[in-house]
Amino acid sequence: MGYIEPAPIKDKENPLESMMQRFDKAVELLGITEEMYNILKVPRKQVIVGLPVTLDNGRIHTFEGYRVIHSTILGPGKGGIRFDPDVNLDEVRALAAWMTWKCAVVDIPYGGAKGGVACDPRSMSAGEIERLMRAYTTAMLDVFGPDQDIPAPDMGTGSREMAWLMDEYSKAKGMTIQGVVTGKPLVLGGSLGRTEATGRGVMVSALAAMEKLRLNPYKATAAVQGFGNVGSYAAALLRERGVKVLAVSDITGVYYNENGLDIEDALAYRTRNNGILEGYKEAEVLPAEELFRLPVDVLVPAAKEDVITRKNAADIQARLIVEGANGPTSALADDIINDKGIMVVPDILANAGGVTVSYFEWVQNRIGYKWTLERINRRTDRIMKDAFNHVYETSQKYNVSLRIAAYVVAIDKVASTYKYRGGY
Ligand SMILES: NC(=O)C1=CN([C@@H]2O[C@H](COP(=O)(O)OP(=O)(O)OC[C@H]3O[C@@H](n4cnc5c(N)ncnc54)[C@H](OP(=O)(O)O)[C@@H]3O)[C@@H](O)[C@H]2O)C=CC1
Ligand SMILES: O=C(O)CCC(=O)C(=O)O
Repeated sequence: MGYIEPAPIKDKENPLESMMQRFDKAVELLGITEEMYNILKVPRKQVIVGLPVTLDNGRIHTFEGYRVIHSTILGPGKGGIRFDPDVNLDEVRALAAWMTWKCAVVDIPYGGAKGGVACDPRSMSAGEIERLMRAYTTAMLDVFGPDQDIPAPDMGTGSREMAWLMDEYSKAKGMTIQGVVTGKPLVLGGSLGRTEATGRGVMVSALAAMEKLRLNPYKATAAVQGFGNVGSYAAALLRERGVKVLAVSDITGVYYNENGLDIEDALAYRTRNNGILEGYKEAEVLPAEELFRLPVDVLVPAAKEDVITRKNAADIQARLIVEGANGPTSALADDIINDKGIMVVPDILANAGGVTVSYFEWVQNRIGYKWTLERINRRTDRIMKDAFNHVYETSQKYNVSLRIAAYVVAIDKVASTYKYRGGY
């Protein structure tokens, strides 16, 4: 459509470019005006902070932290905080925009935001991580707020870090404010079901897609990349629904068993073994690049961005990819995957179970009441199924992939909200 120059084809793929390429396609289908295009493209706020933190050896290291609020038109900014060495502003911008589209796809009243700190939590002590999280929270006191911007866990962070954030924020404001953050421990106002919510949503959308492909879960096989929060629950819940999980992976390698892995056993091993699968004896260890070549029906990338690229997309044998991670497929791989007839349930749909239960957590904090796990799971499953069906019907209507259809659903909702509200 030409409002921006198309991103040049490069070997090194970038999540922000990937997001924009899909965004451009959806915008063209919807016939969005140039003014609206620019409103939706540019993040509302981008904050970069220096975070001096005293390390255990007494030295002070200054980390760089980010928070990007892409949009607040549908409600407060919402999105996780990532601790990872690769965090940078472009990545956080892409992740924040994906949050806007994701919340719109599942129809929850939030805008999109994301935060991150470039650090390696694997090599930091708990005390160093706590000091870093508290410094980050202090730097973001004017950004965060239960009606402004509500963080949550992402890669490298979990309920422990969210507890520190809530504590630091509450102390600064002089009162306990549970609704400033989600993904908290239960005792601090966390919600039942949040820990497993993203993996559960992956399972629900995988089963919905398998039904469309006439793939019987009890005869299907899967491989999962990443055995952290999203990957481990996705693997366990798929297994529970009959899918044989042949491989899972973490940073230490791919663990493969042609007869299917016992996921509970692998999880117990990981817990005993400092959080990693290294040394797990019930599986053969394969090199990392083998994961996407395995002869399985379903692939679940649940680690990080740009792991399926135009360099390895042609080797994929699966019929279905369900994106637990944000941005695991680069835009340059889309055509290869579509030409092979592989169905992809895109990130902004497949991994939306996490933010959905975060929304339930925030609602419970505001009304001061706790819902049962049964109610939370039932509501999450219904939201995920409705969102899948809406995106599927949109893909049929426009004759596009589920990914482009998900962007169409999201952008249409956000753009029409702008039109009704009138003020920009
Ligand atoms: N947590 C959530 O609720 C949500 C997360 N997501 C997305 O899901 C993805 C994973 O997040 P989450 O599970 O929370 O993160 P975690 O930090 O809990 O887990 C990440 C997992 O990925 C593994 N990993 C990292 N790099 C690689 C690699 N190069 N190859 C193979 N495995 C790798 C890690 O291995 P190791 O443990 O060895 O480091 C770990 O098992 C991210 O894209 C995140 O944005 C999306 C929606 C919600
Ligand atoms: O739970 C949330 O609020 C956001 C989770 C997240 O960061 C994501 O969906 O990518």
